[in-house]
Amino acid sequence: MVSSQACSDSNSNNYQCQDDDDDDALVIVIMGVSGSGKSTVGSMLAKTKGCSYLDADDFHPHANKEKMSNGIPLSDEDRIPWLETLSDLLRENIVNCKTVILGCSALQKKYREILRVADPSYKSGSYGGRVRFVCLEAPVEVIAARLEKRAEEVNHFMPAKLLQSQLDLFQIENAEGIFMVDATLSPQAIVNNVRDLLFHQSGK
Ligand SMILES: Nc1ncnc2c1ncn2[C@@H]1O[C@H](COP(=O)(O)OP(=O)(O)OP(=O)(O)O)[C@@H](O)[C@H]1O
Ligand SMILES: O=C(O)[C@H](O)[C@@H](O)[C@H](O)[C@H](O)CO
Repeated sequence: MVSSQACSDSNSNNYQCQDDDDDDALVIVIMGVSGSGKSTVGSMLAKTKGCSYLDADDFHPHANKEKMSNGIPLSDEDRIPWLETLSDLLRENIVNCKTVILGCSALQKKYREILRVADPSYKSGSYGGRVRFVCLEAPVEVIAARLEKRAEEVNHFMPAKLLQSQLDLFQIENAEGIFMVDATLSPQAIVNNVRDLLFHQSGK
């Protein structure tokens, strides 16, 4: 359950994002297909901003990870409870005035909607709320090469062969106001771009 502590609670010294105003807690979701660089960029961005990084992969039930490691794409039935858990967690951060970065595939609008409702004041269809999305975009060849290389270097449950299923599912609408970022750049350049897009524009 989520507490309803007000953001203006002067007794709270739990703010994790040192350069945030307490009224400005944001959730930045770094999204994209497997291998686009969500964990790499998300964790670096969180360090730069001095706030927490959550990796959606850490919240998958064992059964989901086992399915993916066996080369079977997740279904809606697998994803929805997982996204709802993430949404509860994001809401907890928002009501406690904590800015947080989440790395999560969020491949479809209906999945992103579950994350957006973490913002207690979100109204369906209004996309300027506290939950913002940054999509890491790169050509399929670049991502496939990264996944192959990762598989050689580390033991990751997500096999490169599931990339096509992720691309098949991936769907974005202009009206959603998602920030599209060139994910072929170096991780540091991507972090700088995201920071400029999301934080400097709003004077933070
Ligand atoms: N900008 C980049 N340039 C070059 N290599 C990168 C870049 N970003 C990530 N990588 C590398 O690509 C691989 C995939 O990156 P990462 O694990 O961050 O992606 P991901 O989107 O979190 O993947 P998944 O969804 O499967 O967990 C890693 O080996 C990482 O080191
Ligand atoms: O929605 C999904 O299919 C999952 O989130 C996957 O994207 C994996 O969790 C991730 O890519 C593996 O690291």
